[in-house]
Amino acid sequence: MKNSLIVALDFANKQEVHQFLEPFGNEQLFVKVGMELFYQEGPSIVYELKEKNHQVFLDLKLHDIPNTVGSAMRGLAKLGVDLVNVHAAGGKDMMMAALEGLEVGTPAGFVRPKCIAVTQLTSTSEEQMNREQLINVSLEQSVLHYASLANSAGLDGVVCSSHEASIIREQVGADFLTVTPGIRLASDEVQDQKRVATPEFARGAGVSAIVVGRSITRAEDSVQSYHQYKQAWEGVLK
Ligand SMILES: O=C(O)c1cc(=O)[nH]c(=O)n1[C@@H]1O[C@H](COP(=O)(O)O)[C@@H](O)[C@H]1O
Repeated sequence: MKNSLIVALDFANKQEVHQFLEPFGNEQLFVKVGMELFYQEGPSIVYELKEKNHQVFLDLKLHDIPNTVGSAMRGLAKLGVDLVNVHAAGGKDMMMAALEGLEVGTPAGFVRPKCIAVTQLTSTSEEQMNREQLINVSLEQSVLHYASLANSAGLDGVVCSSHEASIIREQVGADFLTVTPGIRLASDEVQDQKRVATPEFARGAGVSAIVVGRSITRAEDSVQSYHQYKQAWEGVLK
């Protein structure tokens, strides 16, 4: 999990996923299945990816009453995914229920999927958070608060931007995972993201894993783009 580059498979269907993965051959990736793909293909896409030995982050961002989230997680634990997430805004009881659901649902002999909480989406700016959510603290304080709440609920870590990762490591703990989307090379389009950072910045901030989507999946040469990101993230000089 630590030091992973997670590729967001934000595709409309399996065929697009196959097309994307084909040029990677037997390379084992850490991939993210989000709402777009899961709502169309369901568990079968997860089984397929796991069969090919890819690690899977099932990013469904659960956010509902504790009972509903707990029951949903009980089912998701049976899919054999490595990582799942919830929205920290759902509250501590909801996060505890999520974790309990995962523990109960994980088949005997299998490892419970890790569970992380989305703090403030990387598409949210401080100004937007203040104005739209009526949260009148700094964005960093809000993210740190959610991270502490997630930690107190027993979760394994959070989704945040790379800009908040080092303070979370300092104040919540170095073992608490920070998974950061909003990753762009300096030459990339920012698109709908607000709190972006380069892979090098993420590495310097001690981020546990970065998530990269369109810059790789929509690149002309996705394999080349993947390796460019990986190299920047791992700090390996050619
Ligand atoms: O939970 C996530 O994965 C997530 C949280 C967040 O705050 N921001 C965020 O961008 N994501 C996901 O990370 C991916 C980022 O994709 P790109 O912006 O294309 O690199 C998308 O699949 C988002 O759904």
